Amino acid sequence: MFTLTVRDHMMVAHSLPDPFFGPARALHGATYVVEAGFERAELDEHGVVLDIGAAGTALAEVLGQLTYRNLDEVEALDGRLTTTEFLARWVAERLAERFEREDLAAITVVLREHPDAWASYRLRLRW
Ligand SMILES: Nc1nc2c(c(=O)[nH]1)N=C([C@H](O)[C@H](O)COP(=O)(O)OP(=O)(O)OP(=O)(O)O)CN2
Repeated sequence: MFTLTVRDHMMVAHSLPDPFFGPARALHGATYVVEAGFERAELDEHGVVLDIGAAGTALAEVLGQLTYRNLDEVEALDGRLTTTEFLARWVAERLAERFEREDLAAITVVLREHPDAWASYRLRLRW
């Protein structure tokens, strides 16, 4: 299996309104470093998984839907706890929509909260 990974970041505000999260129940900011790994069993006719530029642009466009926004006010996320784990899956699903015509086996999105904590979601596409 081959993997191409690109990286970007997004700055958001959000709250996690569940007592489980203690002080993070209040509105706070987060800057996530986001890695998207695209997997493919065999390389395409150009000898790549995806064009690096196309992958980076897609990630930037998906993150652009959220960055600088208060996630509590984003209609598409209404009623959801926007945890790092949840956001990793949300980004993976949006990327999968953009590359549905590619023969990708999986997309893994890693969201790094800070250097010592991160979460990821692997979206299986074709196996
Ligand atoms: N598994 C997850 N745990 C937590 C998430 C998350 O997205 N997934 N998010 C947060 C908060 O949003 C924030 O990032 C950290 O808040 P904080 O209160 O500092 O949380 P900590 O658990 O690191 O520290 P405490 O000692 O519990 O306050 C929290 N957890």
